[in-house]
Amino acid sequence: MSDAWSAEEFTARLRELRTRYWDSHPFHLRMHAGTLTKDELRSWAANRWYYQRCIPRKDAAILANCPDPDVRRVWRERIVWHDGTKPGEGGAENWLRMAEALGLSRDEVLDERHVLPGVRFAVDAYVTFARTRPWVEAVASGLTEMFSHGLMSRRLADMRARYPWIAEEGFAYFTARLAVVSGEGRSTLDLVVRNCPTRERQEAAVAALAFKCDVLRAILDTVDYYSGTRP
Ligand SMILES: O=C(O)c1cc(C(=O)O)c2c(n1)C(=O)C(=O)c1cc(C(=O)O)[nH]c1-2
Repeated sequence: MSDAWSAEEFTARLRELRTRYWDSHPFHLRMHAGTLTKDELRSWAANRWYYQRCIPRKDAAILANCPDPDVRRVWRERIVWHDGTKPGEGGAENWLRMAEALGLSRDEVLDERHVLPGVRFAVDAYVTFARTRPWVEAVASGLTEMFSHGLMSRRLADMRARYPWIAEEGFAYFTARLAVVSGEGRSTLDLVVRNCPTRERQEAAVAALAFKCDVLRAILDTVDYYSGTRP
């Protein structure tokens, strides 16, 4: 007899991790309140650039480890979303435009001079996780997208209202991303539920999502700790 959780129970265990998500991080709360300085916003954008830059590599690792062409066909779209189909397009490009709207030069973002060691450590751990763990665990780690829609729409509204000096072009990344996560991770969740038929795999998926929440928090802990000192 299988001791696997039902799909409902499994889903509930994954959703329970919402409390560990970075939406409640003090740095995000200050961002919403409008109390971050320009330097703090610039440091956030320059450091998160490293996360944005590494996401397609994380997704490529999932493709490399996944033997199922149906999954790969869907998953590869994520890489295209971030990289675009030619230079000057895609999520990464929009992130750079946001950094410029915050007053950073493209060069200083691209050369990673502002990326803090703790941020690099956390993001690299996420990529390594995707390279070394079974593909379904790596997919499960991306289920933070179940939690990201509310945070991103709140961020967009609060940044427009509280930092009126940021030009509207700076928000293209978030307006585009909100459309992608409007389903709140439903299809990714279905994929994880379908591919975790045993309790062991289900528990590994829950652990993967917890790990990812910690990666995100570690990024913001580091940015928060050095607040105001760089760039
Ligand atoms: O702005 C945010 O709060 C936020 C959160 C997350 C997330 O929860 O992992 C992602 C993003 N943004 C994002 O823009 C993005 O492209 C993204 C990809 C992934 C992932 O794990 O594959 N998470 C996120």
